[in-house]
Amino acid sequence: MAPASKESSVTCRALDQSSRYADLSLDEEELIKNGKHLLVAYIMKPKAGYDYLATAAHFAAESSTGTNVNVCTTDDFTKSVDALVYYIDPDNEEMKIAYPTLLFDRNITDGRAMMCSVLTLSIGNNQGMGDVEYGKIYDIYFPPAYLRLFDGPNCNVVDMWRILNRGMSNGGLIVGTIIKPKLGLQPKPFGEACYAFWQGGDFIKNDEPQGNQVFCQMNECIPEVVKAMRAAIKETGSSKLFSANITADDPNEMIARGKYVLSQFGPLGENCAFLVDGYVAGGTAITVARRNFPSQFLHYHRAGHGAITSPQTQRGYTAFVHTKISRVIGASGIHTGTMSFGKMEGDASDKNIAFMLQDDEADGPYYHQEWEGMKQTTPIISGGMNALRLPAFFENLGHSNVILTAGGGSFGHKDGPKPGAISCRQGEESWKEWKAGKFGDVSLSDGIIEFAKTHEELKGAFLTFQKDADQIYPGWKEKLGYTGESSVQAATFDWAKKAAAA
Ligand SMILES: O=C(COP(=O)(O)O)[C@H](O)[C@H](O)COP(=O)(O)O
Ligand SMILES: [Mg+2]
Repeated sequence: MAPASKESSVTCRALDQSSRYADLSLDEEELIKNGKHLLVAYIMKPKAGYDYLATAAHFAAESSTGTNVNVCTTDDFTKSVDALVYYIDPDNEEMKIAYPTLLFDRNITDGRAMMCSVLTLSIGNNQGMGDVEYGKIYDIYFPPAYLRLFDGPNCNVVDMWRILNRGMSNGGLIVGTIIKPKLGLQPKPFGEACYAFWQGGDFIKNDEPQGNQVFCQMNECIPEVVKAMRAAIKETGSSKLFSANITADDPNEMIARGKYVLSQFGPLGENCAFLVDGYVAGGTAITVARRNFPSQFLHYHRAGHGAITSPQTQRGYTAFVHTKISRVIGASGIHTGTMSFGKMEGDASDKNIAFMLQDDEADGPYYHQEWEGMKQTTPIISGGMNALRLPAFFENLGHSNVILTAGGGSFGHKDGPKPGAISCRQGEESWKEWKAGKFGDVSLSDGIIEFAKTHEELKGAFLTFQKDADQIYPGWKEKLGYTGESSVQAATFDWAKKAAAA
């Protein structure tokens, strides 16, 4: 029967499969105790006129062993791996489905699990069904026996701290940047920009689209990066890190890029992470890097994720789910946004994303997840960040054990990327000193201003990012004794040539 084209009193009927694909008597605690089901919580709304439970059951059927009609080939075993709706709350559009982990595909090479199979079922055909207005995953629970079949991270920020001689815990902020402009630098200026930032910073990444453009080919650019890294390590006495983009459609190309980059870094191999644009290239690209280069920090850039994770989208999955999945498949670090403190969409409560990525157990919106020792995936904080935005960010999160990649926040600093980098490090130092009560009983913003009075680079950030300063640090001009014009220019690029020539 054709679905009702408009609100109608008659309830439309797809095949009602709720007797098979729904069992609201199932107890979630029991399901978790038995450990044989992946649990998925959705916000789901049926199309107008469709019964909630019947639609949910159809959703579960299409997401496991069924379709929109009964088929003659179903047998008793088939029914034993049906996905089952075990909870609905139509008023809140909430639906929970228990997927037997037996449903999901396994590698023929090593018997391990694969995330693409979880996604094909839990967020596959069900994203376009005629009786479903929308369905979006808000949380996902992996039982221990299934979780351990995934790769998980092999390295993370702890490995960066070790290279930077900061110990194994609470090593603090990795001060990083992105070589800007996003595209358009040729190899030599690219190397010079790296050299200049590394005078004050720890970590540089390719921007997500940088790789092997004709005007900046990898085999001309990476040698410049290595030259800059060697010089910066020698001159500063500190180790330096780089994240090279190896994203490609073809896994063989990715492997070729990774091998080439490592051949150029030579004994500095441990100082080079691999960047993979994991949303646009997909989870397979992440696994290509994770399994072919397990010793390299696996940097997951999420460009494009907003198409489905944005609160504006009622399909797909949330940013929370997207980042949780990244830990399961082995990302060492993933961009987690700036929790409302930067330029991209986000909310202060997104700190729960960081807890889910870094702690050994954490609560999501619907499920508690035990990670059973799976290594952390380190939050990478980026997107419009600069020194001024960092103290409130750390205060919200409660620590600074994250990786910062501030592009504009470094190369936009009025005095250039070295002071830009140092100002970001001072953004952490000033927060820690305020936290320790060094400035007395003052507000966070007054404490940071107090610190800036004696630290030129942080003061330079106030003078550079004045709109942020006005918003976050009321009265900063008077308190810093600044009476100058309302905006200052970013440094011009010749500082790099001077620095490189020195
Ligand atoms: O290049 C940048 C940031 O540049 P800038 O520091 O100049 O804003 C990253 O691609 C964005 O952070 C992506 O956003 P997210 O990190 O939220 O995924
Ligand atoms: Mg970018």
